[in-house]
Amino acid sequence: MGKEVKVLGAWPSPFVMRPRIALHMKSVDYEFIEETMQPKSELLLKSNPVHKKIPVLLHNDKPVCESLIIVQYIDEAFSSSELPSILPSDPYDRAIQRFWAAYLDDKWFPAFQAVARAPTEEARAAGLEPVKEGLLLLEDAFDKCSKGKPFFNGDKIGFLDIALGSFLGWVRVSEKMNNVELISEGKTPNLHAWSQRFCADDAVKDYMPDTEKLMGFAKMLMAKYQAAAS
Ligand SMILES: N[C@@H](CCC(=O)N[C@@H](CS)C(=O)NCC(=O)O)C(=O)O
Repeated sequence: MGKEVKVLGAWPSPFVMRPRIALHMKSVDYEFIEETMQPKSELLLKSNPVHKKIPVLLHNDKPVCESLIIVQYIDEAFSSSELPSILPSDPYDRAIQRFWAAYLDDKWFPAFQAVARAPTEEARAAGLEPVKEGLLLLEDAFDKCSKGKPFFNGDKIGFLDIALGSFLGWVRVSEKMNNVELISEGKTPNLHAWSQRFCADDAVKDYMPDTEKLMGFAKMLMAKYQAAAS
């Protein structure tokens, strides 16, 4: 019999890391189905007909789509007093973490992605400015959310830690490719220390992609963008 929880995804996707970390936190055993994307599988098209994107969580064959919604679903569907909570219990703290997670996906990551599509070095440097500004906002948000504790969520990683942390592999690739420091001890000391704690966390370390491997994938992607633009 198949596993009751499945994740349809692909290793380089930051969005796919999110449900995997959440399931690890909840000690849920699941099957990972690697989506090839070219062409998109029948299972993906059937499970996420609206966006046709990964990740998709299948719980007893019922699909849940959109990574942040999946993480919240996992928190609710696998909740017990022995398991860690992914979202804080305080409604205000919950709202603030959701606010910043929405900012990340709606504003910050699209700006970050645009850098890879910029045609010249100058355009890439200009494109990195809003990315850096966003990280300064998040540096401040860390101060307020963490209340002196190691993670945005306090003593343990939670919703906003997962939302931002899932991008760290790609941040490292961008730092190398563009020869810049995005999260650094000098400019964003809170985020710098937090990122090291996050990557070393038991629920995270197996899913954080290797920088060199991700860099190879990124180069292939950029070559595709360039070919499409010319
Ligand atoms: N908002 C979505 C974004 C997911 C997403 O962009 N997934 C990418 C892979 S990293 C994808 O499936 N892209 C395929 C496509 O755009 O056709 C989420 O949070 O789940």
